[in-house]
Amino acid sequence: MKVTVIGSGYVGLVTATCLAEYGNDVLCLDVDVSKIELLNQGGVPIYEPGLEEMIKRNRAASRLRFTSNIAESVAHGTIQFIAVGTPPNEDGSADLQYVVAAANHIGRHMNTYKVIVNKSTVPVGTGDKVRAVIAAQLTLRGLNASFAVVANPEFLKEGAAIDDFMRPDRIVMGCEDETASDLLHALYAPFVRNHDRILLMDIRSAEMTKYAANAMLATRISLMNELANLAEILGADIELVRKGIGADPRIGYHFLYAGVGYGGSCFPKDVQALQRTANENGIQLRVLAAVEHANLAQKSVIIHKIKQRFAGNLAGMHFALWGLAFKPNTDDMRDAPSRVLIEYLLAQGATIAAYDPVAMIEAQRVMPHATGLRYGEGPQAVLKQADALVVMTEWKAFRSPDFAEMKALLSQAIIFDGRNLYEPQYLAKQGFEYYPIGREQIYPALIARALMTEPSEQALNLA
Ligand SMILES: NC(=O)c1ccc[n+]([C@@H]2O[C@H](COP(=O)([O-])OP(=O)(O)OC[C@H]3O[C@@H](n4cnc5c(N)ncnc54)[C@H](O)[C@@H]3O)[C@@H](O)[C@H]2O)c1
Ligand SMILES: O=c1ccn([C@@H]2O[C@H](COP(=O)(O)OP(=O)(O)O[C@H]3O[C@H](CO)[C@@H](O)[C@H](O)[C@H]3O)[C@@H](O)[C@H]2O)c(=O)[nH]1
Repeated sequence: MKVTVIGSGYVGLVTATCLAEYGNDVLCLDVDVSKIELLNQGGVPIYEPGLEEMIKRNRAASRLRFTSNIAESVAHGTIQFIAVGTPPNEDGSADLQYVVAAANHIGRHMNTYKVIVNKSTVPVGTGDKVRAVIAAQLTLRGLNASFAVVANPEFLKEGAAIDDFMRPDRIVMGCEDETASDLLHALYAPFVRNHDRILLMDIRSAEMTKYAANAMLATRISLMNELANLAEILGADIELVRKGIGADPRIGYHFLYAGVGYGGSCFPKDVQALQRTANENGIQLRVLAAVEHANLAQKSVIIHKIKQRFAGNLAGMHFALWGLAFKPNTDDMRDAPSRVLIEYLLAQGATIAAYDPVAMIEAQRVMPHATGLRYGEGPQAVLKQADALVVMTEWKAFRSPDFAEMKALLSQAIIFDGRNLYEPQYLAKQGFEYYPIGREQIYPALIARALMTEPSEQALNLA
């Protein structure tokens, strides 16, 4: 099938490439000419595992092309996916200017039947807006070409985007046009074992489903974070509590990890946008307001631990930082909790040596003036002379480090762990002060006790 994808960001590139992988003839448009030039030279503007090889393969087979020519892109696909950004306005509502621009492009250039499929996350009613924009352009041109508008929100997660797209839990399809529905069922057939996974519904329900899903997931995280903070005070362990509640199939194990608050390009903005939609309609979403509030507070939880440990005086101190992006396996720095920490430490007069396996170039781009922040070549390299290590992202490579080497490199054996990567008692036995989230905090006194209870080598030999 001939498909156009408008927008070559995280969603657009993954959508276009995965559709090409199944033999479709895909043309990907972006108004950012530098992105298209890079893609046409074989580069990839984002880091997403597996994407580069897949783009290469499909470009080589001429199933995937990139352009900044709008007329060409509209002429190409009967199906036109819109996958442009919907960033937050100042008041938290979704900025629809890029979606409206894409609709205008289509309306200005289309001459035959088109199915306009909106993949961007958009407020309920945007389908009507897109339809009106295209219809107005056609009227201006005195043209009577027919078209359908479909809401097909995307649920992929960065870092696992290809797998999510190739094997979706469900495909939500808000579609009120039979021809469009038939075309999209055919397009998605290879991605779903059976059509039960395609949930056909009206456009408004589909648009709302996207926000409802992110709101539900963000709520789980904020609740777990608040429970973690309480567990820490009560002497309970949130990791055990997580397992205890996850065993209930009504709750489930996924998405129950306490940490430094949710970040990224979706949850923060979508939780806000849904509240704005509610407010505009005279309703308050009190639970979501609390979810957002709790998340903002959680982003400072490590800062409080650091302040407490060092009696608030951080000027002249030096910190090592593992993990910059908002989560592992991505270079996306949008709303990354690490940024809150970096800003705070630098403002206090501390310096930072940071390492992230893939996000350092992007971090430099989004924080060009962060004096006092430098980047290191590897996880161990940034530890040298640091007063403490702070872990902000749970990359696998951080899970089993050489603690003896770390101890030798750090000037103080102290770890603040925003992702609960290690076992507190094990760290105590390694001689580390350790401050995780919602678990036992290993203060200096506890290290002495842990070392005392550790059977000595001599005792083991005697046995
Ligand atoms: N990133 C995710 O994990 C994810 C997952 C699901 C849904 N979403 C939603 O999908 C949408 C896109 O998100 P993203 O992260 O891919 O955004 P992005 O910022 O990575 O990419 C958007 C791209 O669209 C381009 N663009 C803007 N206006 C255009 C136009 N008129 N014509 C052509 N190109 C245009 C931009 O130059 C940019 O390259 C958002 O609504 C987002 O909420 C994102
Ligand atoms: O148990 C958990 C799970 C996640 N997070 C944090 O939550 C944020 C979002 O993580 P994740 O959902 O894995 O990443 P995204 O790529 O932002 O994906 C979310 O946002 C996308 C854009 O809307 C949706 O398509 C996805 O379904 C939805 O999971 C990150 O900061 C994570 O560290 C936690 O703190 N605890």
